[in-house]
Amino acid sequence: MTTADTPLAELLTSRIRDVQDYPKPGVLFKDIAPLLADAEAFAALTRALADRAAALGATKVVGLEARGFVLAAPAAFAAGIGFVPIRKQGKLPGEVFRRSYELEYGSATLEVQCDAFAPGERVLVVDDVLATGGTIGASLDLVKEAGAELAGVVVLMELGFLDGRGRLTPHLGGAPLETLVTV
Ligand SMILES: O=P(O)(O)OC[C@H]1O[C@H](OP(=O)(O)OP(=O)(O)O)[C@H](O)[C@@H]1O
Ligand SMILES: Nc1ncnc2[nH]cnc12
Repeated sequence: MTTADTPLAELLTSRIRDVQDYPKPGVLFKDIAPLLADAEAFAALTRALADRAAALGATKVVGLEARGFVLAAPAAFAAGIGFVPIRKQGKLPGEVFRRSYELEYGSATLEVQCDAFAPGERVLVVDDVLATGGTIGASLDLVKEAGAELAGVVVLMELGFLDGRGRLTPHLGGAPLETLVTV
């Protein structure tokens, strides 16, 4: 079942494509390429993310490589604040904080630059999919380690049956987790 109880959720849901058995047998992959290719849907998503950044008083939007970058960077621009990347291992120069984690179809390591945030910064973390919660959980730990305050997390799509939300609770420290579409 998909929750599409608002015009925005309905629009976004209609532009996400299901791909069975990708990248591994048994995984139902949620492909956001059609949404990104649709100017109306992409603009509506960007506005929704930027509105949340403003409402939460964020001073930076953090995007998670790779699909999270595509959503977070325009949202930061639209909100008039800066963007910070959390990247897969070995892509960022200088001193980094590092966390390894499991995701729905593998494992990975994420990094953030140690000097990514000035003192007192409030961060909105943005990604496309919340599946097991491994990626966002590791990212929230990195944000905290780098000294920023978590204003909130917004995810385009939550795969509710994997209970990533439950796994994220200890990483959120009371900050809100919002998802625009739940599957
Ligand atoms: O909740 P989880 O189980 O951690 O899964 C969610 C993550 O999986 C995907 O990233 P992935 O690293 O596969 O690919 P990408 O580089 O295409 O964003 C997706 O973009 C999320 O970041
Ligand atoms: N089922 C899925 N579809 C798209 N991205 C994902 N990331 C983790 N699980 C995913």
